[in-house]
Amino acid sequence: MAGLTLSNVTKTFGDFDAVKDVSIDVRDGEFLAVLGPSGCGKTTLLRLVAGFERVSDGRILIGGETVSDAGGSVPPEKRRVGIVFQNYALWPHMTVAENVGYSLKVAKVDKDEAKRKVDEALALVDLKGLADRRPANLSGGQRQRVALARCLVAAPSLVLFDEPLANLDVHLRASMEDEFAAFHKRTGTTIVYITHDQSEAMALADRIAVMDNGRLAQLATPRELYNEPANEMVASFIAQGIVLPARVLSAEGGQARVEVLGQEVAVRCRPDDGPRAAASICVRTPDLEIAGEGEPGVEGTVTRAVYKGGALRVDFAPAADPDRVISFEYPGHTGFEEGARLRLRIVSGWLIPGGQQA
Ligand SMILES: Nc1ncnc2c1ncn2[C@@H]1O[C@H](COP(=O)(O)OP(=O)(O)OP(=O)(O)O)[C@@H](O)[C@H]1O
Repeated sequence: MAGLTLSNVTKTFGDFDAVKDVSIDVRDGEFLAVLGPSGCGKTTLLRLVAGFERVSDGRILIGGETVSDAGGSVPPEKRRVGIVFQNYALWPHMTVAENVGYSLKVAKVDKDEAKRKVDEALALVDLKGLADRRPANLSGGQRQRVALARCLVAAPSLVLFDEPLANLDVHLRASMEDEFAAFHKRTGTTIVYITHDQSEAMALADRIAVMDNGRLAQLATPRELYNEPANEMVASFIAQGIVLPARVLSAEGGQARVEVLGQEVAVRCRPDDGPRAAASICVRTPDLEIAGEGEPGVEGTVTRAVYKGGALRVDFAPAADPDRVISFEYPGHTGFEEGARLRLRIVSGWLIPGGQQA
């Protein structure tokens, strides 16, 4: 296995930067998810690593060796990068074993050795009993495992996953997620996993690279992304964080006092963050409480309450700024009528770092 380094990588199409100045170090054996909304540059990044595109600027290294820079590019077949695509791309007329062993046949690997490698790869993805089946007679999850075995048989130095679960139903996704996690644990393969599904990224990855308009918005562990988003994009994108404007009254040692919607609130912050007039905080459902009689809170009106199974999704318009609707989950299934007045208490939150990049 090998690590992967992207150093100030830019990819320009015409005058449009699809990937802009991205630097990421993926450790040997690490599981990195690349996450972001549609069009943020995820696929372009994967194509650059695989060698289907050349960088316009910057450098890509695999296992410490440069495979792409402005001066040249190592072709895809020489990079030892395995790819598992969303649509499996299996050959329908071949059996599972033939699909998995195809690259070995092309490379004229000795028959017995090829068989041994195919068996090994099938065992790794738990498909040993299905070697003679054709893809049409497999479930979606089994096809995805064949695709994984086919990429493993070539002993890749790293494996790229391109939205591999996008075509599967919700239940199968969950069980494939578990399988990918178990596979990574067992093999220690370096994985770069492209997805727009944040729960998938959170469940699987050691670290997540969040992309925004071609740029790296933040590179961090799932917990850090959730608890300490580096900017407003990450704050609102991850778990639908609520971003509210705030004035920082004081900040010291990771704790700040801010004024938000007329309320004074204690929030967490970076140890080096300081007072400033124009700031914003990120709050999530656990940071909110309904204020009791006589308690301070943000006055406002419920504009919508939708039952979501086990919880209500409540939209709340603060009286001080009615256009800034705050949506939160409230456990239970009654208690809020449209038009009801209530006071919302912000009990904690995160001060989004001012003007700093991830
Ligand atoms: N060959 C190309 N020529 C011109 N523009 C391109 C090309 N490939 C990608 N782009 C543009 O670069 C941007 C990033 O595209 P990319 O496919 O990498 O996004 P993505 O994050 O993978 O999106 P999705 O999740 O929808 O697949 C888009 O605006 C896209 O239109």
